[in-house]
Amino acid sequence: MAAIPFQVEKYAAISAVVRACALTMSVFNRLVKSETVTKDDKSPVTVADYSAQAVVNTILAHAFPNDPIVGEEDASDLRKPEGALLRERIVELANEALTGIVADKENVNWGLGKARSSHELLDAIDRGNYAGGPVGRMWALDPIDGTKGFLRGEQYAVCLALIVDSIVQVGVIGCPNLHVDVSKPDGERGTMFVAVRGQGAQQLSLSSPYGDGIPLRISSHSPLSSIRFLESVEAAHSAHGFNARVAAVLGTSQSPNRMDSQAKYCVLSRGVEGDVYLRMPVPGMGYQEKIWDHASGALLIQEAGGIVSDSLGRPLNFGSGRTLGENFGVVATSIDIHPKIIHAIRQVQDEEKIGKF
Ligand SMILES: Nc1ncnc2c1ncn2[C@@H]1O[C@H](COP(=O)(O)O)[C@@H](OP(=O)(O)O)[C@H]1O
Ligand SMILES: [Mg+2]
Ligand SMILES: [Mg+2]
Ligand SMILES: [Mg+2]
Repeated sequence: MAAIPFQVEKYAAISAVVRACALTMSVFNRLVKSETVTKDDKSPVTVADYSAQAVVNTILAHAFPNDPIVGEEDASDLRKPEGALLRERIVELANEALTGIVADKENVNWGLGKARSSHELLDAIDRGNYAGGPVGRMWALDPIDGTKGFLRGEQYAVCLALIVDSIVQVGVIGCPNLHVDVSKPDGERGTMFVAVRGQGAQQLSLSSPYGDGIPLRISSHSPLSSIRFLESVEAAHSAHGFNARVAAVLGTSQSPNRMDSQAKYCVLSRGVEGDVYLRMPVPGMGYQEKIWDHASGALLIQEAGGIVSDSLGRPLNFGSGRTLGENFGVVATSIDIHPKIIHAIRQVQDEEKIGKF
């Protein structure tokens, strides 16, 4: 029997994401102020982000020693003398996750069960320093996407994707705070989303992350007057005003569904909680989107029957380095709505140019 493509990668990614999610959940309840620091770009990073990256990269390095990793965090601040306290805490947390007992897929060995030295764990974090590029295999990792949501006790996601020759082949997203049942927003939390190119997309739960799961299907048709936008909570991360103008052009009366992280892609793929994820750059920021903020989510949407492009309708290019430097904005939605969104974006841009806003 022919082997199923990317099955080992899928199980390794699930195993890594499940462990990282458990780590972040246990840290949240114990996090103290000194365990969060501000990076040079003024964004927050916590002991949970660092230790989750150490855990995922340790598992990937064992399973696929030749695969490079594009990970968000790096250990340079932790190697400084003033990083000693954070470093100790990260070593403790990462080792708890690497040696703790979590049900894995049978008959696999991800090199777990033994504690690592501080040196090994900092090196594991720095395995994420790969520059990316168009050719070959690489993993894209966001150990905590939506760190601001994590700190608020709201949505965040652990996101891991395998990219081969610029194309995302496997995408796994763990959302510890996302409800499992769309009809019960206050019900059980802890969801897992898994997509493999050509094999579909499934939702599973963090407590039972293997098996068939629930097949995901993006909402296929909503009248334009009732479509609902998904957007960032943070106004500095995506232009809320622009989205409102696109919504007005389309004539929708629904207020946007704001949430942090790639949980937006996840709820979009479930087809009920939103119809379009639109992320336009905030003018003047000069920010370039990072591949780890979109790789897993983009595959999830494609495998759920949707489409992901930039605001000009061009495919996202995951092979141009650590950023989506060749793209402008991100639009994820169903295939039937997509052309209408791109058209409405152009109309709003044209109106902006002639000074209507
Ligand atoms: N000026 C900016 N414009 C767009 N995205 C930004 C940004 N500054 C930071 N981000 C990214 O926005 C991500 C969170 O997205 P969202 O607002 O949808 O939750 C952050 O991920 P991290 O939280 O992993 O750092 C970060 O990579
Ligand atoms: Mg960050
Ligand atoms: Mg992120
Ligand atoms: Mg992050």
